[in-house]
Amino acid sequence: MKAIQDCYPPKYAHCYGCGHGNPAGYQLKSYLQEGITQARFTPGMQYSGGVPGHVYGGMIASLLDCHGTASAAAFASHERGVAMEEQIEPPRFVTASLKVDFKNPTPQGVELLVRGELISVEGRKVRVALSLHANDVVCATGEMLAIELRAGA
Ligand SMILES: CCCCCCCCCCCCCCCC(=O)SCCNC(=O)CCNC(=O)[C@H](O)C(C)(C)COP(=O)(O)OP(=O)(O)OC[C@H]1O[C@@H](n2cnc3c(N)ncnc32)[C@H](O)[C@@H]1OP(=O)(O)O
Repeated sequence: MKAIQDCYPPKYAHCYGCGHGNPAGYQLKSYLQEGITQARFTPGMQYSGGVPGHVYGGMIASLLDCHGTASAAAFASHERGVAMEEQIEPPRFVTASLKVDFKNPTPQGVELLVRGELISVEGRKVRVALSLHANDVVCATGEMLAIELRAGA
């Protein structure tokens, strides 16, 4: 299955979170399946938080950030009845607002699962519920408001 981010033309592959053309970035890949988006990522040991063995909170927020905007694009496309990979220029979303709740410490050295569920689509505004899991434990939850860029932006 094609990742949501891989549906964009190469000129948009520079994102720090998900751009496959950014060797310094995470190169996150998100997938929409049965109404849920998922991405898996194992942060390097350089993303240590204040407590040894725990992942830095900003890294966690950035995973939710990037997965959230990709999810918004896939959910909006689905609502419009067209798959991401069927579009030459899929809709592009940026984060307007992201709230994160840190529920449990996120362990280092573990593959993390990031999930997204659609809350609502209202014109250019898409709300996505997000969560981050390690070893089946919810470590963080979040809510994003993503806004679709106007044509030509
Ligand atoms: C370049 C990307 C290429 C991507 C291609 C490849 C993509 C592959 C995957 C994705 C990867 C993306 C990247 C990672 C995620 C980032 O990290 S994105 C970077 C961080 N975010 C930003 O820089 C966004 C900065 N903000 C802005 O540019 C502008 O404020 C926005 C968000 C585009 C909105 O501006 P605008 O288009 O002029 O919209 P505006 O008319 O002001 O507002 C529209 C509606 O949203 C509401 N709204 C706007 N902001 C807010 C807010 N903060 N709170 C509540 N409501 C708000 C307004 O009230 C309005 O509501 P209605 O009146 O329609 O009901």
